Amino acid sequence: MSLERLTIDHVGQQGDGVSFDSGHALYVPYTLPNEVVDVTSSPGAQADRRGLVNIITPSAERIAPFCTYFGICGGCAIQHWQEDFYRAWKRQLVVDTLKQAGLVCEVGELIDAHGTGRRRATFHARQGSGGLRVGFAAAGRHEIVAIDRCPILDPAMEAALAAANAIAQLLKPVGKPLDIQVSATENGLDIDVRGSGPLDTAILTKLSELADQHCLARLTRHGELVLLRAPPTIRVGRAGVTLPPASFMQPTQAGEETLAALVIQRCKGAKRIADLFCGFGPFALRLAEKFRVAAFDSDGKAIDALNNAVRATQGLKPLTAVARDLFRRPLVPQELREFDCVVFDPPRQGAEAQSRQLAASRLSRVVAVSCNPATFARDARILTGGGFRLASVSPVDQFRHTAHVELVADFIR
Ligand SMILES: C[S@@+](CC[C@H](N)C(=O)[O-])C[C@H]1O[C@@H](n2cnc3c(N)ncnc32)[C@H](O)[C@@H]1O
Repeated sequence: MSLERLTIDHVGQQGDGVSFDSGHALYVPYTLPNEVVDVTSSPGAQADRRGLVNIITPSAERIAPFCTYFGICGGCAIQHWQEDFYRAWKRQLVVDTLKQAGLVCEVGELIDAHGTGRRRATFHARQGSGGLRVGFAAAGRHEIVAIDRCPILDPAMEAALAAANAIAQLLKPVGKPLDIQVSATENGLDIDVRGSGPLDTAILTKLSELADQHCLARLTRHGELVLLRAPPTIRVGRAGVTLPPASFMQPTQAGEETLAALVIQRCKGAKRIADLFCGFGPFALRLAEKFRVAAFDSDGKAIDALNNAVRATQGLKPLTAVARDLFRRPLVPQELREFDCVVFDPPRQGAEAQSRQLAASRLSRVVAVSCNPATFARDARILTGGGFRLASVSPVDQFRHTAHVELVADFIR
């Protein structure tokens, strides 16, 4: 193994240390600014990636990671950096992305939204020469790291790994790689199993027995019901929502509450709000405690769950929820005339087509939520090109220990 000695310049957008010693950027995971490290290149890895072998001069900002799987499991990129430095880096990711896009706006302090931890995780189950492995994808490799605990999960997820392991063991004879998505709800764990292909009645009966033994609220396979013991419900403001299987859910409860509170603050004074990319309604249901709301999302099951929650909740202002593909059929200026404020929270791709319609409308206020600063910046430029001013940006850290950062922003004209 031939070693290279590098000095790390800064931590990059994906959480890896970046060195320019060779005249171009080389990325070394788990390193910090000013560290001198010995690295190696592994066959098959990307040409600009290096593996950390030895830290020759450690940074004074370095701390011991709290998880024994850190560095092996690919779930966390940063546990080895003192919190203040980590927080400053994460906020700067947003500042730099906006600056590169030519957007001028004060960026607020990073708001921590880890709360009690992740209430949803997808475990992967794979069979290999070493037997069955259930866990997360390995850092930088196409392998699964079997884990027996994950400290970033919410305590309500404590039984998740045992249930995922039992499901993987039971489905071992099927011989397929599985993705097992587990969500914590008020009535127990909700699990959706993907990848097994069609199952015969005998296995489905065993799966159903297993769900009962593990006291799951619900077990589905590709969204189809295997066993329902209790409705998998979560509280959203005043409402209770029964989760649609495998629909989007903000990964922490604190994240959902923080994003919703920042959205509601920015909607102050509005009368009729459109919530675009609403999911099962974490913003719409809370907004409807004060405002009239029309909500749209392409996920029909999420819209059904939202409509059911509206019917079962007393005292909300009128809230309509409609399934609609906003990439293909964004709300056009004529439809947008009904609203005095639009909230949008698209998937990672952003909402380019919808942003063009917002820019062409006569709206004076738009509130954007984003999990991807790069696509946010693209959409923000469309809005500012249409005469909006980017008034404020609040970065939110829901995915602590990773390079993912979210934000809430408002646009005014
Ligand atoms: C980041 S999630 C936000 C959901 C919700 N605001 C929340 O906080 O839970 C993005 C949402 O966009 C929806 N979505 C994805 N593609 C879409 C499309 N083409 N048209 C409309 N909605 C879409 C997804 O179903 C998902 O609910």
